[in-house]
Amino acid sequence: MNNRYENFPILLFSTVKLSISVQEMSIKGDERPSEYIVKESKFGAIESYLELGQIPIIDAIGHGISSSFLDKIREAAKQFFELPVEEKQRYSREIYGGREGYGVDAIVSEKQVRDWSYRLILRVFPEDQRRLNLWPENPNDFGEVVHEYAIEVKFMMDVLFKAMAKSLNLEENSFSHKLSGEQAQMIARFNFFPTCSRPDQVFGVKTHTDGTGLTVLLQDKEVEGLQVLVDGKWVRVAIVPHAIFVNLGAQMQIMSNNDIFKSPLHRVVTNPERLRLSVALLNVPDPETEIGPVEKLIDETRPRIYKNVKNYSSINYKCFQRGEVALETLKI
Ligand SMILES: O=C(O)CCC(=O)C(=O)O
Ligand SMILES: [Fe+2]
Repeated sequence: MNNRYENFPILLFSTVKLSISVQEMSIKGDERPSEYIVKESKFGAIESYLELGQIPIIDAIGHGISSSFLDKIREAAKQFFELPVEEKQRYSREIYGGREGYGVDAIVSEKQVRDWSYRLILRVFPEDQRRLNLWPENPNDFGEVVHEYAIEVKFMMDVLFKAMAKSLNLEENSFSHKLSGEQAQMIARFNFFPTCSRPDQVFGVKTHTDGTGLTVLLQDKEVEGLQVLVDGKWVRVAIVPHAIFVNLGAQMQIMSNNDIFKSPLHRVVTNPERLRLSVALLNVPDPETEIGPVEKLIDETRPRIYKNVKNYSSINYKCFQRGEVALETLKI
């Protein structure tokens, strides 16, 4: 990897049909629930500045995961979301509390516009922190597939952390020792987007930056939806078969002292005809670890931009739900 990617924060790493018939959520005629409707957006209207952009592709190492295995992950996710509602409710976030489990996002702010999506959120690492009562038993290989995939993704992330450090002439563990320690978390977020008859008014995921170090995203193979803000314009991320998207999270931006590795604002639009599915694996540093700009990236010409912070991902989540950008709150 080298610095020519610096202005384009999503990287295409290298391998990725869904015909899901389940549809619990639908917008019909005037029954549109108002809490989903985007009334104003400082980030630009839903249909603003749509352009098709090119995503930088890193093919030097490839992700090394077979496309048949990637299909298996999508298939496991699809099978789970296709289960009857009552069965999915067994894993409901509302029953067990906290952020993990199945459901729509909790309302945490009066300003919150709801996302047109269902999520299944599971902590995969550290392994002894798994809440296995929330892990689907159907399909019966779900847990095994997720476990295996998470190991591959962790390996990939560690390669990336090192390569990114080296590309800045830093010691190779400069990012990983903070972002990827033993207590670092890997969160699996399965996103399921039902069809929506008003894609002009409703987002699948509203504008946000990921509160992670890195996010590894397995996209739907057929249905587009992800958009990234590049130089003030929303760019559609086209589907590239067999590829995995790597999204730089805000904690990487903090560590790189802002101007090197930027965490992109991105959003997911809804689709009136087709269901969509994505699987994001999130690298979340240990909440007890203080994250801040790497000392060697601070000097007279590049003063420190961010304060040090612990448990940034929870700050990021609250700001996301209020429609705010959490990184702004850390600026010196
Ligand atoms: O569905 C996608 O393509 C992206 C989802 C996303 O941005 C997220 O889960 O943070
Ligand atoms: Fe995201």
